[in-house]
Parts: sequence; C-alpha cells; structure tokens
Amino acid sequence: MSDLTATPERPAKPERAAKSKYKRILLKLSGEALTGDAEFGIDPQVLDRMALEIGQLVGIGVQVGIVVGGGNLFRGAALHEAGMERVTGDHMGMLATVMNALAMRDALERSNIRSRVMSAIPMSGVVEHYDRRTGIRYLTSGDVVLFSAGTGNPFFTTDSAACLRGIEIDADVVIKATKVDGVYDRDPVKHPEAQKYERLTYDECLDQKLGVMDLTAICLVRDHDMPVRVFNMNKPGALLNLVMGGKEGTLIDRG
Ligand SMILES: Nc1ncnc2c1ncn2[C@@H]1O[C@H](COP(=O)(O)OP(=O)(O)OP(=O)(O)O)[C@@H](O)[C@H]1O
Ligand SMILES: O=c1ccn([C@@H]2O[C@H](COP(=O)(O)O)[C@@H](O)[C@H]2O)c(=O)[nH]1
Repeated sequence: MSDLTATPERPAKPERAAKSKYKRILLKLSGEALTGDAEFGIDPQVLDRMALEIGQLVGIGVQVGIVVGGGNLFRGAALHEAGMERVTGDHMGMLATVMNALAMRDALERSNIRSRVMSAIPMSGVVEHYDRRTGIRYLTSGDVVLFSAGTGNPFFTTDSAACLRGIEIDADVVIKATKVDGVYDRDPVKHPEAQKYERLTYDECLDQKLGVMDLTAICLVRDHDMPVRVFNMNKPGALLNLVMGGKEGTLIDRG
C-alpha cells in the first residue's frame, strides 16, 4: 500500500517556461464551478480535470499560485440573508475555501504535482499559515501553492483575495477561471443575448459595474496595474492556450 502521508517525489526541475507568455500566474478557481453537475459540494472529476490542466502548466515551468472560492459550500452574504450574523457567515465562507483547497491539493498530489496549502487564518496541524516570502519560495521551487481562507477578513471575496495574492507574489497575471467564457455587457447566464468583450479597461469594468468580479478586486488590480484574464474553466485546453499567449476569454487591463 502506498504511504498516504508522503508527498510526491519532486519532479526533475522543469525547463524554464521558454514559450509561455507568463512565468508566474495567480489562478482563481470558482468554488461554484467545483460542483460540476451537482448543486452543492465538490465533484472529484472536476478536481481531477483541473489537476491535469494545472499539471500541464507546471510541466512547462510556469509557477502557479491558486486561490479557490467557496461558493459551492458557503457564502457569508447568503448565510446572512438566511438570518445568520454576517461575520460568522463570512468566517464559514473562508473555512469553506480551506476545504476546497485541501480537496484541490489532494487531486494535485494524486497527479504527482507537488503542492502546498497556506491559510490566511492560522490552522495549526491542518495547513500552513500564510507567509508571503515562504509562498514565493515554494513557487520558485516549482510547487503549486494554494492560498486559502481568502484575505482572512470578513466582508471580502476570494476575487479580492486572488488579486491581493497575485499582487503580493508579483504574478504576471491574475487568471479567473469561471463558468462563463469571459466578461459580457451583462450576466450571460441571465441574458443569453449578452455580448462578450475581448478586452476591457479597469475603468470600463468599474463604470459599467460588470458583475463578473467584485469592484473591490477591480480597484485593487487597477491601482497596481495587474492584468486579469477571465476564461471558461470547462473548456479543455483553454488554460494552457491562454498561458501560451492565446486569446481566451476577456483581458482586463489599463488598455
Ligand atoms: N458581466 C458579466 N460577465 C460575465 N459573467 C457575469 C457578468 N455578470 C455576472 N456574471 C456572473 O458571474 C459569474 C462568475 O463568477 P464566479 O462563478 O467565478 O463566481 P464567484 O462568486 O466569483 O465564485 P465562487 O463560486 O468561487 O464564489 C458567472 O457565472 C456569471 O453568471
Ligand atoms: O477574504 C475573504 C474571502 C471570502 N470570504 C467569505 O468566503 C465566502 C466564499 O468566497 P467566494 O469569493 O464567495 O467564493 C465569501 O462569500 C465570504 O463570505 C471572506 O469573508 N473574506
């Protein structure tokens, strides 16, 4: 029987991402998309598929930091609407992201992709506490790093956490993997006639209040000139194509 406590062998150092457009990325995975066809929870098949796609990036030497959402389990705002105190609901939402990160790490390690989970909320014995310099060291050595528990503060979302961590680790781009294939002039799930944008400026996103990412997150990336790409995580090969410089989804930058 294999030793389940062992971490996979470190693979031979991958060649530098010679042909990739980005050297270090921050990938935001939608929690809601982890449910697959179910209504709640985590679909292991979705995790395995994501692990495969992330493995392709690691294989060409791209450094991958990940922030996973928690919308498949708990959202503070929804719990609050149902009568719970908001901060407690947000704490539950952040803990949900830790659960998703643990599940993602499990899938990555089953695919022999070395990975670490760090949490913004100390959780000794379960995951490491977030430390920027340690996280960067792990990334530099080729490990995938899952930054969990959002920002560690209530009233934020994991979109903001993804932009924050992306800026902190000096990523080349924040990539938001979601269920729609980019940013539209209105929610394409509710409005099938919605028009997709190829490229948008931060200010256009803010002025038009485009709901694909929260406004706090957009302000943060605008203030730090961090490009964001939104793409459909259900499209096989799209993540690799995007990292190689292909035109997937929508690019949000300063124009
Ligand atoms: N203008 C828009 N363009 C694209 N998508 C939009 C827009 N407005 C609202 N949306 C919705 O935003 C969703 C994308 O957000 P996502 O699924 O990542 O949710 P989230 O709340 O960020 O993630 P999580 O599930 O992790 O909480 C899409 O599924 C889409 O329905
Ligand atoms: O910094 C943060 C990040 C998240 N939360 C709470 O967690 C849930 C799940 O995150 P999603 O971005 O919605 O997937 C979120 O709704 C918040 O309740 C937080 O409080 N602080």
